[in-house]
Amino acid sequence: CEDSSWGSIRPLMKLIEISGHGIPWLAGAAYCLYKSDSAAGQEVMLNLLMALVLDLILVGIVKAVVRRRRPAHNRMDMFATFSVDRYSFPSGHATRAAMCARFVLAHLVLAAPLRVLTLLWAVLVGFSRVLLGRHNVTDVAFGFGMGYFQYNLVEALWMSPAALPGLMGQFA
Ligand SMILES: CC(C)=CCC/C(C)=C/COP(=O)(O)O
Repeated sequence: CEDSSWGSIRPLMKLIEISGHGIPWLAGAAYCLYKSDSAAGQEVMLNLLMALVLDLILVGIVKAVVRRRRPAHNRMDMFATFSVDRYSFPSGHATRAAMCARFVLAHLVLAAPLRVLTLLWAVLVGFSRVLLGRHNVTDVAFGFGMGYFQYNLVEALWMSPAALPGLMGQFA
């Protein structure tokens, strides 16, 4: 919180929280899908959208089953949450950060510094969850592991270009 010895970094931690929130990721992927004029780009963005939705569903299921309360010192001042987000296990930000970092590293051609920044961002998202008081360390550690394996699932369920014309026709 603001009164603690590290309180001055709370605004920065909240900025990192927003960078890992589902809404900017869903909106960004949908926008890139809409704007992309190559079949390859559309394929990647469509699969990223599917991955983000899959992540919300899986995290929602685990949260609803485990029902671990958030730390008592957490202030529930997050924007746009689902009802299961009153529970803390696993951290949805951590699953998304791990899954999206793997997705970005595997599917976007990035220079080495940007690849390092992607990994650093994912780690910072994890740190911010604990520093903001949103989660216990175990919520974040499990979230990272779950997000890592969710990416394997995304690869296994990858939607091929053959499925695209029909789907894209819905938006045209
Ligand atoms: C409203 C949408 C699209 C997503 C909710 C994202 C959210 C607020 C997840 C909770 O994350 P933590 O479990 O890390 O607190």
